[in-house]
Amino acid sequence: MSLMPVAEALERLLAGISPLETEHVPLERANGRMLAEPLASTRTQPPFAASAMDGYAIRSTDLGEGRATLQVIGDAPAGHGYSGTVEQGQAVRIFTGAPIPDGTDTILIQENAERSGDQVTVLEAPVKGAHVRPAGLDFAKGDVLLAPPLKLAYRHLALAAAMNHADLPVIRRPKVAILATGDELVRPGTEPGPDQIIASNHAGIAALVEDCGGEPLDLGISPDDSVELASHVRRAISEHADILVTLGGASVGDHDLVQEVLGQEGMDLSFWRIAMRPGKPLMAGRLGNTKVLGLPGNPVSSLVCGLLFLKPLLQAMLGLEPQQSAPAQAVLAADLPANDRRQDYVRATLEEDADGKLIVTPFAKQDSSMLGLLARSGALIVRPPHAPAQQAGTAVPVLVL
Ligand SMILES: Nc1nc2c(c(=O)[nH]1)N[C@H]1C(S)=C(S)[C@@H](COP(=O)(O)OP(=O)(O)OC[C@H]3O[C@@H](n4cnc5c(N)ncnc54)[C@H](O)[C@@H]3O)O[C@H]1N2
Ligand code: MOO
Repeated sequence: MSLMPVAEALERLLAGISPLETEHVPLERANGRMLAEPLASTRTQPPFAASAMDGYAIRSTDLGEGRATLQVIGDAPAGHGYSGTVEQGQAVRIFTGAPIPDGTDTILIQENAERSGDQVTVLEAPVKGAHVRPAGLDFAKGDVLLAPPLKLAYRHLALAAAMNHADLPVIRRPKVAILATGDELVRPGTEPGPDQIIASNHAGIAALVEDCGGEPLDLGISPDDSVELASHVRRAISEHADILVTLGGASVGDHDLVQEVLGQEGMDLSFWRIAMRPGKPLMAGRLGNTKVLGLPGNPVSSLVCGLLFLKPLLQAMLGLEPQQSAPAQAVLAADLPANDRRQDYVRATLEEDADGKLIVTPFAKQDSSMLGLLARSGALIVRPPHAPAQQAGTAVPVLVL
């Protein structure tokens, strides 16, 4: 049986995938979304020269030798500029954010002033232009300040607001229908029958989809029955899912019906069976406009395949350069035997030694049903096909989880 190399499978999966269409969402719902278009400012900020301090707006030419005393002719709080012109020997009481009155060019902070009635005496002369924010200090109208690829975060949203964009163009979140299969499965929180277990893969894959910027759609659990399975698959299509993820039923057993049913529904198979461990029975195809990714049922296989294949697929649909997380280098703390023909993703703990070096310790057991070990893992050691035996102390590539 020939198995496809991981890199080739990934390349096939991502071929021809382009970013989804643009939609507009209100600023308050744009956190974490991918910006779809360059965003130019609709205004200049600050729109006027503004005071950066509370104090007095003065004319620097009034500051000569010795202490100047000026006449305070008005007030300029933020939002209410002083409308007149300040002449020689005059000053305006001003507050942070207020426009600099005509005729003035400098702010005397109130700590360096002594006020007496409508007179103010300069105790410590400021330099010309002190504490004045010129118009456009932050940005000017027309400046393109945010551009794709960009995942919008709090800093970008504050800037978009300052640019006066109430709605933002973002890439539509890929809708990912997730369908678990298997007579043995029941939902978390329910009581399994004597031969049943709790379906766990769904929860993990849905969270991964959310982390990657997608929108999970729960299609529930289909029993191992062709008719039921087909009706669940049709629901994914009628919901216009961008991706249908099936969980389990991908292998060769008599009850592994997923590929057969998808075929009957018209799926164009791209590949099945990968030279990797865990995750050998991974399958991919296309059903109309919906990409299909068949993840193996074993929980660790499901999640590792999700990380290695579903994540880059979502990234590509969101306009990000799809890249598998770049491996880091870590030092093995235990010997590893020679690898066979499947690329291995070995569950391992990860620590830093006193010198800041990463130390990776593989778990002795690597069964792909053991979610407890995956949850305690800090990394996956990546072992290429036919990697020779490696001894403790050797540097190996790891995917940090
Ligand atoms: N004769 C062979 N048997 C198997 C092969 C093979 O090549 N020849 N491959 C093995 C490998 S590798 C894997 S991985 C599994 C995957 O098989 P399926 O994708 O068909 O998965 P199932 O048989 O449906 O389930 C496997 C295992 O995982 C449990 N499971 C399934 N779905 C869930 C879920 N949503 N949450 C939690 N656990 C789930 C299921 O109960 C089974 O224990 O096949 C091997 N067999
Ligand atoms: O590949 Mo299976 O995923 O080894 O358990």
